[in-house]
Amino acid sequence: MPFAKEPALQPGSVSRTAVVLVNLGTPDAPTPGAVRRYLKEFLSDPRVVEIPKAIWWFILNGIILPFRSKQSAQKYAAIWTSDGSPLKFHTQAQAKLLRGLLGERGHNDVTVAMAMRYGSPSLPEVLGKLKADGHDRILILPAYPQYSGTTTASVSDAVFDHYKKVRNIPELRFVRDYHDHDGYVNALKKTVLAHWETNGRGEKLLMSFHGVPKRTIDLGDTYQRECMETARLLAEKLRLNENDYLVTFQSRFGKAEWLQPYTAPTVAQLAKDGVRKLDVICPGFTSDCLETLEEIAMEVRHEFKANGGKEFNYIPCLNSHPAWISALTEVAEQHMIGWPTMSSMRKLRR
Ligand SMILES: C=CC1=C(C)c2cc3[nH]c(cc4nc(cc5[nH]c(cc1n2)c(C)c5CCC(=O)O)C(CCC(=O)O)=C4C)c(C)c3C=C
Ligand SMILES: [Fe+2]
Ligand SMILES: [Fe+2]
Repeated sequence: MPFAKEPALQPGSVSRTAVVLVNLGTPDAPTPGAVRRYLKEFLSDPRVVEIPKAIWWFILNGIILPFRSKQSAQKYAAIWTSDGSPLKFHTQAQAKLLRGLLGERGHNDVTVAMAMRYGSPSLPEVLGKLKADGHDRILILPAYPQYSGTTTASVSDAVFDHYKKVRNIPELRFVRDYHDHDGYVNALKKTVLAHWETNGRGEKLLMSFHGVPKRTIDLGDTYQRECMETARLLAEKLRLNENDYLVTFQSRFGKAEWLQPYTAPTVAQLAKDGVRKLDVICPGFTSDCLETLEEIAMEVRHEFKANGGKEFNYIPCLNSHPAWISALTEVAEQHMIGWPTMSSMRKLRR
């Protein structure tokens, strides 16, 4: 395997630390072509779809990409803004605010970058640039509070695949999950309370997490357990009793069984059972995106109303909420312990 020649160390060059906030990724445009490129990269990841490669190649290229790219592009068009894809601009804003707050808290010598697992800016592009700029300590911070092999481990794959080609790798740390981090759950609580303050309280609070195939959980993925724990902690902070809230799973893909109960049929049933005002939060998504703005706030809302529901209140994701930026900062700080993050701690590179 070819390993690139390392750049010569400049006299007096210092050790530099970077945090890379990594989110899933999104198409470059809400068009069938751009969505197809994005879906091809995403759905070709064996962490995401665990079907034998040769069989999946035919299904993906012969059926899924030709049909889904067009269908999904229309959905993306419905949520696209003048700043582009919500997932991307929220993650960009979070990275910038995280840099600011780390600086305010004294960690003024930390670079914060944003990268996407699929699409752009890609992890190889971002990690390559950080290395060229002299960073030799890297903290990878996935934007997923709950661990799953399908998301978190896929970020780890991409990071290590990149460094497989690098001669001098940096010191690396990786945040696995923060599903029970007090700052994160507290930030969720604040968004719910603020929402209730403005809109009044619904009859129930539905917490909808992205689903994964049931088989993934049967094979030992800790995702479901972490989602249930986040939900329990949030309910506890909000002083909800068992009848006040429900946990469901959305975004089912394909025909196999995914984690249940599914969000859309549950919401339809609630409306049929007489619930008229429903609050919905998606605690596992740290940025609003297609799955929250289109699937929940449009499709599932429609389902609720079509079945007799009156008021469907979608509670936005954490996005740039100050309590969330503060929680992200704490998570980063906790994982950088012992690293020279302040200019007063600057060291010459080894
Ligand atoms: C095919 C299987 C999929 C698995 C497994 C999966 C897991 C998973 N995904 C997220 C977060 C997001 N997914 C998003 C979009 C999205 N997800 C899938 C499929 C799987 N996800 C597809 C095909 C798509 C694309 C849209 C579509 O065509 O339906 C997004 C939004 C991206 C955006 O651009 O806004 C997020 C975020 C998690 C957290 C997760 C497992 C825990
Ligand atoms: Fe997904
Ligand atoms: Fe979806």
